[in-house]
Amino acid sequence: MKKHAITIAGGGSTFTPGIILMLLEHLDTFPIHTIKLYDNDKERQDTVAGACEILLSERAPEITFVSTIDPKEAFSDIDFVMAHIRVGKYKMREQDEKIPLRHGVLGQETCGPGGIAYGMRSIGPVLELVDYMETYSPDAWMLNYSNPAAIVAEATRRLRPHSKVLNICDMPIGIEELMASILGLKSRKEMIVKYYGLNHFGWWYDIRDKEGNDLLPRLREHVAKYGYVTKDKSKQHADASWNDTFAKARDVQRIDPETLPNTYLKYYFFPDEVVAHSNPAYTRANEVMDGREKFVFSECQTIIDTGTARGTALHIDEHASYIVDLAKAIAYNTQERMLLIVENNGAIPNIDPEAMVEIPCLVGSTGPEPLTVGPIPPFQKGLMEQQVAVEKLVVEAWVTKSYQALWQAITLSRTVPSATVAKALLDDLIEANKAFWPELS
Ligand SMILES: NC(=O)c1ccc[n+]([C@@H]2O[C@H](COP(=O)([O-])OP(=O)(O)OC[C@H]3O[C@@H](n4cnc5c(N)ncnc54)[C@H](O)[C@@H]3O)[C@@H](O)[C@H]2O)c1
Ligand SMILES: O=P(O)(O)OC[C@H]1O[C@H](O[C@H]2[C@H](O)[C@@H](O)[C@@H](O)O[C@@H]2CO)[C@H](O)[C@@H](O)[C@@H]1O
Ligand SMILES: [Mn+2]
Repeated sequence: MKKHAITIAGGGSTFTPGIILMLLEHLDTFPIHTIKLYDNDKERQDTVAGACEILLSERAPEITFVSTIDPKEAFSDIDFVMAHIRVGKYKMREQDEKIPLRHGVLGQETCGPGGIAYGMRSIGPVLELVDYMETYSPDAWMLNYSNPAAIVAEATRRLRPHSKVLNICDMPIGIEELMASILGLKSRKEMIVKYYGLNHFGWWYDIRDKEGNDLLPRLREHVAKYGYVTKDKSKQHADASWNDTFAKARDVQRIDPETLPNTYLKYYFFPDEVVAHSNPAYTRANEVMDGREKFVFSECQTIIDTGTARGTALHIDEHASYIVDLAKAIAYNTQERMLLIVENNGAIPNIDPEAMVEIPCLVGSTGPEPLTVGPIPPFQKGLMEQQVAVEKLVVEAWVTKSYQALWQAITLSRTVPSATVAKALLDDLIEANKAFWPELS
């Protein structure tokens, strides 16, 4: 079996140690000879890399490990780039969440004005990663899960249409794990799902076991009572705010009881409630900085200080194994069925063929082959078309440096009550994002 070389872009990410541990767990089916970490923040990456180097030397000394901020070294002689950069880091996520709240609008990492601001920051640097990969390893594939994935995917569709970039999100996977637990199944992989939507904005409309038995009625019944909250405490998220989101799916599902919703639809259907329950002085970014970031960086520092990763509390991120499934699908032509963010191209015939939709695809060595969904109902069609326009306007604004297009994008978001609020918000976002956005006129 061919061994692979991988670059993790955004090496200093809080997710890097969990993903490396996950890669080690899957070496028998996806062998690796080299792991490189690449980041543009040396100090941040050094802490994660220092710990990962010790961990690898103890658990898989045969793997060559490289940590670098030099694009040539990072992107040469590799097969896959796993990209999870956060442009502006948590400090800017905090702004994305707090600035809208000052205007009475919800503050969220990927939804609404916060997601739009983050999108404007992410487009350029993600394209830069694509260009590095194509310059130094033209045969490599990029598996991108840098957010906001919807806007990033539209940018790669429009600006790098021939590049080998696959955009993917773990949210449906996380929810499917909860569904499997609700159904008493061992794994989400026992289910065959039909789903359509945009990233963080979609619906399951058919879920069956391998024998073809319909599992949707039981799931609908559960979600109508409890959302995606399951009895199995081990499946609950460590952070209460996530469990609130899983519970809120109960109310989201009431709007279209035939389907099962992606949890983030709550931001579009109940924005007033989300604002009412938000603390403008302490948002999710603060929770993550005080929680996951502190935990990961202090564990990494302990490994560096003690010189060993034995007994570390860093844990494998098994739910990230979808990334290995995707890499294997490309490397070994497995034809695995996966949800990816791809150009619609007629899969949903009654919406824009150039929309980036999240739908099931068969993935093989030439990339994804999207499966036909068919026409979708008016409710979803209306919602998706509006949101697609938002995402396309953001990319248009970035390309043409257009204030007008970005004002339109924010005005069009279902999360924003008026063009007046959108404009005031935009002006504050421009000020906060000076170091990252193109200058708009
Ligand atoms: N699509 C999904 O389902 C999914 C799931 C989880 C996380 N994510 C995304 O993964 C990313 C990482 O999340 P995190 O919470 O670990 O963030 P993080 O801030 O801990 O890590 C991101 C890293 O990216 C680096 N970075 C920023 N700009 C860069 C650039 N231009 N070039 C190279 N490196 C750069 C930062 O220095 C940082 O070390 C985010 O975009 C997050 O939204 C996506
Ligand atoms: O607020 P964060 O940084 O914890 O999470 C934001 C990300 O949330 C999604 O990933 C979730 C996943 O859906 C959930 O099931 C659980 O396991 O945690 C994951 C992350 O902590 C989402 O898909 C990402 O795009 C977001 O960045
Ligand atoms: Mn996601």
